[in-house]
Amino acid sequence: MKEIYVVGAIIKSQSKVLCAQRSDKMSLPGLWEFPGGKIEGEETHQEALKREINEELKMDIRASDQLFKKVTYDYDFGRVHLSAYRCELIKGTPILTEHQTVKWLEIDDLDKLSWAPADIPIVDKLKKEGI
Ligand SMILES: Nc1nc2c([nH]c(=O)n2[C@H]2C[C@H](O)[C@@H](COP(=O)(O)OP(=O)(O)OP(=O)(O)O)O2)c(=O)[nH]1
Repeated sequence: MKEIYVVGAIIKSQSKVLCAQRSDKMSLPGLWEFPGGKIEGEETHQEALKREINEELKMDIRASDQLFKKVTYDYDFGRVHLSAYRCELIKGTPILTEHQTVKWLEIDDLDKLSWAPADIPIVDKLKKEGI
């Protein structure tokens, strides 16, 4: 099975979290995720988060050094190892380059979205612990 290493950014602003909907051109079309993507080369998780959020949403963030949660999920296209980190917004408002939509949601509203399966344990932990 193909092993795919991915980072996801839990970007907080005020009491809300940024949620992103995958587009029809991506794998898992229409499902919601924490923005981020595949780790490249030797970069750290924090470097990968900063790069991906800059590329995808043109925003500047700082990722925590502390892992929030790691989830491994077997999709038909491979095994995704998703590491999620809390991130602080430094600058910018999201400019969509890949996603279909983004939304800032309160934790209590996260359940209203259809999340990618790998994200569900992360959403559950956020609901329990807050952001
Ligand atoms: N960025 C991100 N990806 C996630 C999350 N949950 C989840 O299952 N994934 C999956 C979707 C993708 O298969 C992979 C992330 O890869 P990516 O976003 O860089 O790549 P992609 O699928 O757009 O690229 P491609 O392989 O379709 O060309 O991890 C999540 O919360 N954030």
